[in-house]
Amino acid sequence: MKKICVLGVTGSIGQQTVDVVKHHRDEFEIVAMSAGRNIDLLEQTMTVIHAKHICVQNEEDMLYLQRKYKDVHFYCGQEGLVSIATLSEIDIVLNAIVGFAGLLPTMNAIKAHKDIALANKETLVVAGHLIIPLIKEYGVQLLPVDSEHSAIFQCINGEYHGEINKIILTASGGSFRDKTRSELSHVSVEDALKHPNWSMGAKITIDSATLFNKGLEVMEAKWLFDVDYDDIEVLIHPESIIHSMVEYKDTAVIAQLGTPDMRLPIQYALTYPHRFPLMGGKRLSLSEVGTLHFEKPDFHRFHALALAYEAGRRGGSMPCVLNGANEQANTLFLKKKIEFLDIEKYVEEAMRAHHWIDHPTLEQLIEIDQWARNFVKERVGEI
Ligand SMILES: NC(=O)C1=CN([C@@H]2O[C@H](COP(=O)(O)OP(=O)(O)OC[C@H]3O[C@@H](n4cnc5c(N)ncnc54)[C@H](OP(=O)(O)O)[C@@H]3O)[C@@H](O)[C@H]2O)C=CC1
Ligand SMILES: CC(=O)[C@@H](O)[C@H](O)COP(=O)(O)O
Ligand SMILES: [Mn+2]
Repeated sequence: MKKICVLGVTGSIGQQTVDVVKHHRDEFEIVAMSAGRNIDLLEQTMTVIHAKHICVQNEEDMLYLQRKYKDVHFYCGQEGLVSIATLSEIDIVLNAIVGFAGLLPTMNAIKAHKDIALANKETLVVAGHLIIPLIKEYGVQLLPVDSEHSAIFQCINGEYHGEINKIILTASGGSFRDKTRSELSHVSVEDALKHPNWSMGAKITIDSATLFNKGLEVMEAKWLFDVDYDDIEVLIHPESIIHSMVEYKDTAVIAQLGTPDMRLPIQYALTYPHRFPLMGGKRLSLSEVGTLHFEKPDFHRFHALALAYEAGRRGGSMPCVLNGANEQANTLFLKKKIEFLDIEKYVEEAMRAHHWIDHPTLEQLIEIDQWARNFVKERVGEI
């Protein structure tokens, strides 16, 4: 029996993890889980998952739950996340928190010898230089949940070697794939939230529309698979059937295909190196799909992707600035305080204003993340 801690259980990935676990109760048990502020959904989840340890974001929610459920241990805040991610009975932490908030529990879980199933790509973007050495030092497994990275992991069969020529990350192009740059000026939040192929949380859906998601994924791939930025290519593939590909030195290309369903990469991260049936999973029929399309991304049209390559190549503190500024600008767009194209504008301005440092510590990353958020808020007149 694999004992799991699910961070972000009330989110899109978190709920799909619950679905996977529900169908394999002989194999998996969620003994700890966290929610942010969605206490209604947490309480609904508690009716099917009887976790003994639960963390929420706010103290008052924790006190409310403590009064109501006497047989559960409740925790709150970042400290609480660290506590449940490091419990002695946990084997693996599935981190499905969105954003920078996922970093601290991941680091502490590794130091507590837990395997990590990582959906929270922001962890690797901002702190890959700290996380990867920690994974090696503590001898734990880092299993990708992000669909493209799971695809690559499946293509290379979990083995990391020097025979890869390049990684090809596929990108749907997001909600506005067919719009020109000038048409992007006044697009609505509602339209941005309509992803063509995936049903996901709001932040990543907006990131997918700007292509910051793909930019974050380029950095995530660099750390996970130890490849140079020159050897990571992004390919627009509107159907999201090929989840990514690996090209080898001898020109062979290996791809992983499937109908878009995040429960597969979630389940594979939990069952690796084995494969279990995916309950309700729709099998791919290429004859039904008919045609697949591919095109090179236009780096002018998708300026966010150019910024992400730039931040990744610069390294050090720059990815943290890009990520923090993007998280803040993404939130402000969702609140209708800024326009869609302002997201990349403020991210770029933050990158230009930042005093770069090499190899930032965790404490420096926390400061830089805060600086980038405040920079964007000030520019928008929010502070
Ligand atoms: N959704 C998808 O299909 C995919 C997602 N990912 C990545 O997985 C991660 C999660 O994405 P997704 O599930 O879509 O996101 P959601 O917004 O749907 O869920 C996020 C989860 O994190 C919790 N949360 C948010 N902020 C905090 C915080 N400050 N402290 C503690 N908990 C917090 C939320 O709690 P609450 O809602 O209760 O407030 C919720 O449980 C992201 O990094 C995303 O990039 C990667 C590939 C695909
Ligand atoms: C499902 C998943 O992994 C998302 O990150 C997805 O990749 C978003 O799609 P695009 O960023 O390609 O639009
Ligand atoms: Mn992805």
